[in-house]
Amino acid sequence: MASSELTYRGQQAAAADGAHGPAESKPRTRQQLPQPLRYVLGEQRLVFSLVGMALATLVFLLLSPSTTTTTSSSSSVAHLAAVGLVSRQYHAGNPNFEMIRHDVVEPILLEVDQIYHLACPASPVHYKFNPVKTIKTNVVGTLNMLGLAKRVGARFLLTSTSEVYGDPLQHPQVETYWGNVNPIGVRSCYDEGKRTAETLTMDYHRGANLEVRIARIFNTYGPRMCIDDGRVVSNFVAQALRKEPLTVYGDGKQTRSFQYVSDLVEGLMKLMEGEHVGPFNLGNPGEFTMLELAKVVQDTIDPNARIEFRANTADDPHKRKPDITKAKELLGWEPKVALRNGLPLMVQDFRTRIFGDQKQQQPDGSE
Ligand SMILES: O=C(O)[C@H]1O[C@H](OP(=O)(O)OP(=O)(O)OC[C@H]2O[C@@H](n3ccc(=O)[nH]c3=O)[C@H](O)[C@@H]2O)[C@H](O)[C@@H](O)[C@@H]1O
Repeated sequence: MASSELTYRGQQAAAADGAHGPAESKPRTRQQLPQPLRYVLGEQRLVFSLVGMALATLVFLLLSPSTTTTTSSSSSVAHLAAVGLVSRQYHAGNPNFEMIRHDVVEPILLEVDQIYHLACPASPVHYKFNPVKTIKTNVVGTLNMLGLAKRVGARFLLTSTSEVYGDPLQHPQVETYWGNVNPIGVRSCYDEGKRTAETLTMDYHRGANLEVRIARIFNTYGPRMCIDDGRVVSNFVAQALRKEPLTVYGDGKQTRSFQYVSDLVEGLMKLMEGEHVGPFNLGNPGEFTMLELAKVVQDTIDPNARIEFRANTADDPHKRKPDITKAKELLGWEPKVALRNGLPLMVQDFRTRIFGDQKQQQPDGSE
């Protein structure tokens, strides 16, 4: 790295100390400054994400005259068009925005103050498609991001998942619950990958004194979600709009808790800016069976939409509902958008993209 232009804070100090081990690492000068001062100095946020609605919304809300946001994506040809879309549509010409194409499985060196590490496919269809790549992204990718955070003294936020609870034997799920996960199943690349990512994050926190934050995200939906994402809300909405039957897997009695994307992003930002490591459940405690969700979609889009039952996938969790007491008390966060209010915003956006209506929406759902 001697000739690279990409230098990092603390590099010289570390070299002078001969410091390589966690206990000797002291690269955190800027993080120790009061937050308002860091903003004045022009704090840099780095958002690593496979492109999706959370990225679009997060970047949209993070961008302000005093912040520079660099986004990057786990490289996937299929998603590059979406990267371009996000940047062109909302941030073209914004000097505070820079996009870098990069796969987090490869190391990278950048000068940043905060890292939002969202990079990983989150839809079961997508994460099961190439499971080895998924677990690599979660393990090697997270190691690379933690290594970067350590070198430059950045605060690191891991977006983990409610899937760390597996098929839970405790309901609702509290952060202290250790979960019921199949280590060799088809979902393990994601479940166990994220569990390992949490372990790595805590080991860097304890061993290298890194400032870390962990969010466990529950099923999230909203505008700008990929139409072919494969998760249940986007499937039902696209199917109802196209007059196709709603595909309910299994008996449809399994439950999920659906969170609107702007609630999630607000939670992530509060977590990043707050003083608590977590893990924190970020989800909407409203719990629905898939048949109840289908009814909400019918009520919102088409009361005549048919339901078609399909075989369920292996290891599908029977129920999920976050206990968000900890996030309420320590972050002052709770979701504001109920499913019946959030769904119409998503429907409007899907209608635009499927049928080509001209009305454009911002990633936060406003027009
Ligand atoms: O809830 C979560 O915390 C997690 O949500 C998803 O996992 P999952 O809820 O299983 O994802 P979906 O594909 O939306 O499935 C939800 C339920 O709907 C069912 N489903 C899915 C698709 C469909 O067309 N029809 C249908 O009935 C599934 O069998 C499952 O029971 C994501 O994998 C995770 O990123 C996220 O953390």
